[in-house]
Amino acid sequence: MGALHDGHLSLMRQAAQENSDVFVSIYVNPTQFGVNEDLSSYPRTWDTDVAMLAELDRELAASDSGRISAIFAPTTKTMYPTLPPSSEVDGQGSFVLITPVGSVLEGASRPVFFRGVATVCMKLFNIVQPERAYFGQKDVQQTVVIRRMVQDFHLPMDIRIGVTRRELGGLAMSSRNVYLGARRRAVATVLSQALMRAEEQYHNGKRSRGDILWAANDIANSKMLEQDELPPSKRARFEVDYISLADPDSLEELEDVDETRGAILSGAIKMMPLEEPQDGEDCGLGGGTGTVRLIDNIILKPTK
Ligand SMILES: Nc1ncnc2c1ncn2[C@@H]1O[C@H](COP(=O)(O)OP(=O)(O)OP(=O)(O)O)[C@@H](O)[C@H]1O
Ligand SMILES: CC(C)(CO)[C@@H](O)C(=O)[O-]
Ligand code: BAL
Repeated sequence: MGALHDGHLSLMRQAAQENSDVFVSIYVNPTQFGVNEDLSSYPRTWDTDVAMLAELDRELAASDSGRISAIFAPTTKTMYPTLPPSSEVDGQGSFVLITPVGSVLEGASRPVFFRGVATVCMKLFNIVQPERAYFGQKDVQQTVVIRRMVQDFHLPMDIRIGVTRRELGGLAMSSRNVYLGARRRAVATVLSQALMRAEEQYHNGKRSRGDILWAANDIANSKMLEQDELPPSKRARFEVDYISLADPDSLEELEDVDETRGAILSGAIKMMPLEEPQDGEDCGLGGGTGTVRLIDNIILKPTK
């Protein structure tokens, strides 16, 4: 969806190591945004994106990997040739639905999200017909949904997953981080810290939901209390949407981790609008007025 950052570039480098021709798609897909979501304000940085891709392609040319052969940046009329794209839950159109894995977690908070993602990816795959497509682990549920779609619709391609790239402090890189500003960015690291603390429990031999997730909830609750006690001019409030321990294929919530399957530990938080912005403060794109929803996850690998 453009607004490129190092997370995106790392996927392209991985693709160039494994393929001769890399097609990069840049398309802000309207059908995956709900009617009250941030489609209109989603960062669009075409000129910088193209400059970053040209720079990356120069880097690739100097190595013996593949090259960026094309940027596919379609219009909405190309992607949705007959009916206008609908973001309504009961909207009309030709959609790909992947349930139940697309209905839980992110899908519960964003009811049209995975319908839009699966639909646009099916279109992209049909147009480009790639041998492999690269997705980031940051959007882990998206990888599960796309893999399920490829399997269930017999698409002749492989899905490859690239590791989550992080900023200093652990915050997962995301195009939406530009909305945060310095104050909220510092507090937003709570999500990766909470998940890492829960991961430690797993590495320490804990297998039950309570024994793993309490650690994440504890970090989140402490950070919330800490922020509540600060004056509005200094704090950054947030809400936890979910912290989940789920099966890696079905995404069903787990009471205990099966050591032969492992689990996905994931979370979503909402950084609330900045209170009392100060003169000269870096409030982020949009001046800190909007809520910013962030997601992250850690894979707990099978141990047997
Ligand atoms: N930090 C990251 N590390 C690795 N891959 C990433 C990272 N962030 C995004 N990606 C991947 O890049 C691809 C394009 O993602 P997209 O354009 O939606 O960017 P994004 O940064 O995830 O944006 P958003 O904040 O809107 O979710 C997706 O497969 C996504 O998982
Ligand atoms: C998969 C995707 C390109 C569909 O628009 C988008 O959700 C993304 O970039 O993660
Ligand atoms: N990477 C996911 C795109 C979205 O949140 O809409």
